[in-house]
Amino acid sequence: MEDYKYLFKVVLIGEAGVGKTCLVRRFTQGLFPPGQAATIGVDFMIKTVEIDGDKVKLQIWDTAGQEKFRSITQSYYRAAHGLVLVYDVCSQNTFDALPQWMVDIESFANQKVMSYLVGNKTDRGDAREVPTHIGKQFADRYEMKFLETSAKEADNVDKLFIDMATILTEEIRSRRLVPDSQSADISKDTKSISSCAQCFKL
Ligand SMILES: Nc1nc2c(ncn2[C@@H]2O[C@H](COP(=O)(O)OP(=O)(O)OP(=O)(O)O)[C@@H](O)[C@H]2O)c(=O)[nH]1
Repeated sequence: MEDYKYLFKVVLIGEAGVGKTCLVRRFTQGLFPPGQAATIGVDFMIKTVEIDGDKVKLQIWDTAGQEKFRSITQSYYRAAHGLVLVYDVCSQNTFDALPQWMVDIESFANQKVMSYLVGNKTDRGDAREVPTHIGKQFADRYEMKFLETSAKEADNVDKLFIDMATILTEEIRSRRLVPDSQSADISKDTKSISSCAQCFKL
């Protein structure tokens, strides 16, 4: 028997070069890879964390930002419990592309997906092009959680993924209290993406 109580699928999306792979590697491996190459298609990594005494396994899917992979990567949105939309705070272009990413999320992701907007590369202070309050405004408009990070300096990276795991775990736990037929399913320990997906009516 695998040693975890819940498993959540988290998918990172956003323009090429914003730092999606570096965020995932910082969180799962505790390093900032020198000369990180562009992702081809989709990659995934796993990390188990403890949330209020329960082991929670995060299966983190890192998608390629390049346009040519878009149709492959979009097919991963549907089963995501959490989506992390990343832009580079030092690149206005990556921020200006966000509305198109929101159209894709609305088209391909589950309506109930929990989503985070993340402005990465805060360590490059002098090169910043997108002020924090502008990022936050965008996130508020779309009812997303918001965080600025630095994969390089390990700033807010653990917080991002732990917050997601915490919110998703609370979501499942609170639905256990719902006295209907679905709560019976949810009260069983969730051991796989498919059973977890049922909890979210995917
Ligand atoms: N200064 C700084 N550079 C970063 C940070 N995160 C990533 N980078 C750099 O940004 C570049 C792109 O990083 P990746 O993680 O490959 O970006 P990506 O979003 O996964 O790119 P695709 O795979 O093409 O979609 C690399 O040169 C990284 O070293 C950060 O927090 N700070």
